[in-house]
Amino acid sequence: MLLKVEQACKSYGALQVTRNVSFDVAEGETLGILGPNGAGKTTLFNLISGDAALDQGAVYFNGTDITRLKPHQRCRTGIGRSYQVPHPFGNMSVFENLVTAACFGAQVTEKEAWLIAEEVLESTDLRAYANQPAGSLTLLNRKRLELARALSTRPRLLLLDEIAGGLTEHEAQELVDELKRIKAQGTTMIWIEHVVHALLSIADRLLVIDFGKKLAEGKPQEVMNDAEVRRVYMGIDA
Ligand SMILES: Nc1ncnc2c1ncn2[C@@H]1O[C@H](COP(=O)(O)OP(=O)(O)OP(=O)(O)O)[C@@H](O)[C@H]1O
Repeated sequence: MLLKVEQACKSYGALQVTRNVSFDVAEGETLGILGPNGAGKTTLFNLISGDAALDQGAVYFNGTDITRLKPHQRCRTGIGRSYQVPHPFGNMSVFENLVTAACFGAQVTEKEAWLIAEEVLESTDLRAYANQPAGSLTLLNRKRLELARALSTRPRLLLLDEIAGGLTEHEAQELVDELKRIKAQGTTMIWIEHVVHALLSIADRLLVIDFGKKLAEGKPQEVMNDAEVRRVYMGIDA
């Protein structure tokens, strides 16, 4: 297994946001995460990327216990992530954002970082915007840049947090096509997404979180047909 989350627990004050959540992700797999607003999905990402510390439990990446590593150390072991609200360096150009991500995340020389940035500009369709300030991009391009910054760190595991939210149907489809290409290159992905049909078009497996607990996990169609998932997530009584 590339990623192993074991009995993860996290509270903020009296609020138990993550309750004994365990799951694995195999190399090359795409895991989709679903759940109502506030269920604790982003918190789960924070526990994997190191943006938040676990109260109890452990996270293993490629067989190594990374529970106590800082976010930049986890990034350098191969965990890249995007954030629900994109926060690029707004005054820097798109290209400079990618070079920075490659230098610090992939720990390569500046020359190599330029090559990575060039390659990622191409694969994410951002070439035309390379010299624009990141802060001036449209929503779709900001989402693309969020993905591009994560890709520039050369991740083995890519964590995507609601990257299709707010996009038009056509834009979401473009993003899915892009993710399919990334998947085909062998990158392992975990994608939190409310745009269910986009998620279903690429996920190998689904995990549903409700009130910080694992509600269901398994093959996408089986999970979507689960009576409890339909009741909690879609408000449909079986
Ligand atoms: N740093 C924090 N301090 C206090 N409470 C927090 C913190 N981070 C998250 N929470 C709370 O934890 C709960 C879960 O939040 P989280 O962002 O993980 O949910 P989510 O499933 O990603 O939601 P959404 O689908 O709306 O993005 C929410 O009630 C949130 O207010």
